[in-house]
Amino acid sequence: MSFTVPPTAPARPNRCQLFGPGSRPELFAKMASSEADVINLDLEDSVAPADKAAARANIIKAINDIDWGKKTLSVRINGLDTEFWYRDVVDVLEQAGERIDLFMIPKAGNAKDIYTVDALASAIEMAKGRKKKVGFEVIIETALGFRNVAEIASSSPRMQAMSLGAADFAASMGMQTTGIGGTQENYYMLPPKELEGPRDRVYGDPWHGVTAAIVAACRSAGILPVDGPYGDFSDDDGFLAQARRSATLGMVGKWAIHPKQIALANSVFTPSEEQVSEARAILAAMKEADEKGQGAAVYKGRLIDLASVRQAQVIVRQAEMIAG
Ligand SMILES: CC(C)(COP(=O)(O)OP(=O)(O)OC[C@H]1O[C@@H](n2cnc3c(N)ncnc32)[C@H](O)[C@@H]1OP(=O)(O)O)[C@@H](O)C(=O)NCCC(=O)NCCSC(=O)C[C@H](O)C(=O)O
Ligand SMILES: [Mg+2]
Repeated sequence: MSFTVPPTAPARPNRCQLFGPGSRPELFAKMASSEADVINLDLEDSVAPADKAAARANIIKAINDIDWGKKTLSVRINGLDTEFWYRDVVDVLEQAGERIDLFMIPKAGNAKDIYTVDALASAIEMAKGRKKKVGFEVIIETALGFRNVAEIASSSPRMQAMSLGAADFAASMGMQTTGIGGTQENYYMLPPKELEGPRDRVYGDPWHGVTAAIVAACRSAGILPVDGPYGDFSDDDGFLAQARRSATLGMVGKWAIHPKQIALANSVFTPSEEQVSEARAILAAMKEADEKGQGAAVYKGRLIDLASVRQAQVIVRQAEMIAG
């Protein structure tokens, strides 16, 4: 290990973040009674410019009136390049009660963006005597954000989570895609032409690079890495494949843009009974090895050692945290 020990991430479930436009208040109670761990009430791209003020008012009322239970409650503000964002922060922090947990800052480009929102939020909290400091989560969805992902992750003590926004990311990177996330038709490899047999396409993951960058930035800053939206909510298998790739790379959850995606996300980001019992068996085997003075052991025909203990602990800790 390095002498620099990264902080630990917030110990709260973040398997699914359910989004709903602030301009559709009829959805809010349904969102509150859903199985999502995090609720994102949106003021940004799902709300038309003419509806921003009404959406703000809807969200403030909903924060104050609805029983959100144990959910993490987040409001996505508008981008810092718009005329809307400051009023999102001012109105919500001046008029909504302490139930709000997070602001989601979209299109984060660098640490200065987060600092700016931090300064405004801090002033309002002081002026209003708010006891609870609002936390922040951000979306990496621009080329600039990708370049500065590490400084953004550790930009403020308010930071709790970071998501990949595949749609805006693709646009900002100039990618030839139109769908939101998932497999892309033209991102494939072929077997070498020298090999015999059919040259079936093997699809790659165009989100792999930025996903790994987000996970590394988050894990070293002690915040939660989250996969963003999968737009085709009629494609459960595509959602599951994308979510499983993100979970394999270290992300803790995924957005749902439709309620039918909640159970899918929860199923992927809750360690299965098989995964947990395998992890516990590895821990038991290593304990036995340790008692014999051995640093490594053989488990089901393969090597396990202290790194295997750390891997197994990740799964057991996740399962215990989710079980509460
Ligand atoms: C996608 C939707 C517009 C679909 O809405 P709708 O046509 O009403 O869906 P259904 O008729 O299939 O709804 C079935 C029932 O589910 C309820 N419902 C629908 N949506 C939600 C929701 N978000 N939360 C809770 N409940 C919901 C309906 O009321 C129906 O209920 P019932 O009649 O009782 O059976 C809509 O789902 C929607 O607006 N989704 C969220 C869109 C959003 O917030 N987008 C922003 C996030 S993605 C993004 O911003 C991209 C990102 O930044 C990037 O760059 O990648
Ligand atoms: Mg976006």
